Amino acid sequence: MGETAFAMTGGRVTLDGRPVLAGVDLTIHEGDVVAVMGANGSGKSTLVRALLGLTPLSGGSTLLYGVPPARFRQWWRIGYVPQRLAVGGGVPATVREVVASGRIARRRRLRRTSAADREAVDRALDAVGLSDRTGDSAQALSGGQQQRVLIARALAGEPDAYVMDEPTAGVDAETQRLLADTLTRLVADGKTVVLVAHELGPLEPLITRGVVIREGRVAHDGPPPQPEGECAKPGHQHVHPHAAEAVAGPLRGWQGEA
Ligand SMILES: Nc1ncnc2c1ncn2[C@@H]1O[C@H](COP(=O)(O)OP(=O)(O)OP(=O)(O)O)[C@@H](O)[C@H]1O
Repeated sequence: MGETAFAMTGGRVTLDGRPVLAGVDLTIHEGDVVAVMGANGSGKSTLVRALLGLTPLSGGSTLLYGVPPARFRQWWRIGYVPQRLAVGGGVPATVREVVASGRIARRRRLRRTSAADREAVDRALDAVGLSDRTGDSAQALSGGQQQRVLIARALAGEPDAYVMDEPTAGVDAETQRLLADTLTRLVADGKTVVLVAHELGPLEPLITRGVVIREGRVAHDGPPPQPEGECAKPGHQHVHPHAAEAVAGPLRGWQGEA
């Protein structure tokens, strides 16, 4: 077993006076490929954000490569893919600029962009199939294309660990396969992957561990739950629950429900 990438002990998060994480113990070792699953609102996004110190804990602790977030300096080791692209303040950043921002944590202070930076950005753009859109405004892209930009930004940083919040939500089958291919290469290189997912789709064969969150607690930590019912059928189209009513029936087994 390798170095410990992330370790949360008794993690609690309270948002708007409501307990969202209610005492989570979760250790992620290097090389783990973990899917975090659970119903809408169970606390998955909050968990991954708190795991990285992006959302402060109201109790317990979290360590990044053995160091508390406030003292952690090796941010280049972590590639975080948030749920949505937020290019602040309406600044019309191009696809290339957003992806290149993934190199910032790797750069030494005030050093100019190096050939290695440019090559890493080129490789990342190529990996997600956006090499022909580099000059376009990221905001003008579709939701699925923006998701590719976020993944490319993480790839560009060449981190040790990828933490992805629903990378497959609302993206088409081709993008899901592309992500699966990319992750296959990263996993073969020994990278650590933690991803939030309602449905694993083509990522399923890569996942070695499933963590199911229910009401802010870990309800299952072990082999990934197997898809059931409709979700197990080839070509099943999952309607992302953000867009519609809460998922029912076939997804039950994925959500840690009794
Ligand atoms: N900034 C916030 N302020 C107040 N409450 C919040 C905030 N962010 C999340 N919550 C609440 O915390 C709970 C857990 O949210 P979270 O986004 O972690 O769930 P999730 O499991 O990722 O859900 P989904 O599957 O819908 O993405 C929800 O009830 C949500 O309303």
